[in-house]
Amino acid sequence: MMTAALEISGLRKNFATKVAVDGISLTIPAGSFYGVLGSNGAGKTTALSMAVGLLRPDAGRSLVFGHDVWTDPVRAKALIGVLPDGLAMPERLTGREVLTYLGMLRGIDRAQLRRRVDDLLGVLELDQQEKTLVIEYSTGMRKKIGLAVALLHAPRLLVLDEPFEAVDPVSAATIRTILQRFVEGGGSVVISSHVMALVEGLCDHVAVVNDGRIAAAGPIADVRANRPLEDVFVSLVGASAPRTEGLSWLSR
Ligand SMILES: Nc1ncnc2c1ncn2[C@@H]1O[C@H](COP(=O)(O)OP(=O)(O)OP(=O)(O)O)[C@@H](O)[C@H]1O
Repeated sequence: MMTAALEISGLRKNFATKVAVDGISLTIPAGSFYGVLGSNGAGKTTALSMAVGLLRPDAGRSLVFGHDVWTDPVRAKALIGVLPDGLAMPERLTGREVLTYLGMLRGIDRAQLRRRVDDLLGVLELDQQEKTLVIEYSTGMRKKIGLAVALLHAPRLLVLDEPFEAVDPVSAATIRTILQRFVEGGGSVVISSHVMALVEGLCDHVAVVNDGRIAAAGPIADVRANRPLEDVFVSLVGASAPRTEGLSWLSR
């Protein structure tokens, strides 16, 4: 059997009395494009942060192509590219400087690094503001440079927390194409998103997280069972009718 790109089992995390992740297990098959859905506060970011070794779990483990992110972090982390939520960046560098600096830390050969940086800045259209420091970047530009950082070392698995959030439609189309080509080339991708149409159009697998647990997971066709993904999501998370009656003071 092929080794899974990502295998997480029994992940748990409490923040004081709040149970953020309550025993999440998930297998991301190699070569899959996996979407993770969930309401605000469902536990997606916490679970993904633990899965990639950015946040220490209270319990459970995470294997990247069979390598444990906590006991074998060097090998595991060489295989993953991560776009975390609220990415911390060297703020006083330009995009090119950030990529060059991080590429050198990764030990990428100088000539190869220069080519990759040129390619990434060009494709993501960050080369028009070469002199702009990251601290001056817009939210969408920060997302794009974060994605460039995740791609720089040519990983086998991408784990991207809301990669399309705040990104303009043209850049979103570019990112979609990059990710689709990455999967066609044998890579595996995990994204979290709130946009059902995007997950439905891009992903072949989906997991719905609700209240720190997996409510459903598997090939998207199985989870949908001929229903629109949005209907499945709403029924799984048990959404109630919108509560807007208290806002009568907004009406004229
Ligand atoms: N550092 C923290 N300290 C305390 N509570 C936290 C912390 N990080 C997350 N939480 C709580 O854990 C729960 C899960 O949060 P998480 O950010 O993982 O959700 P999410 O599914 O990614 O939400 P969103 O879709 O809004 O980004 C929430 O109740 C949140 O308030």
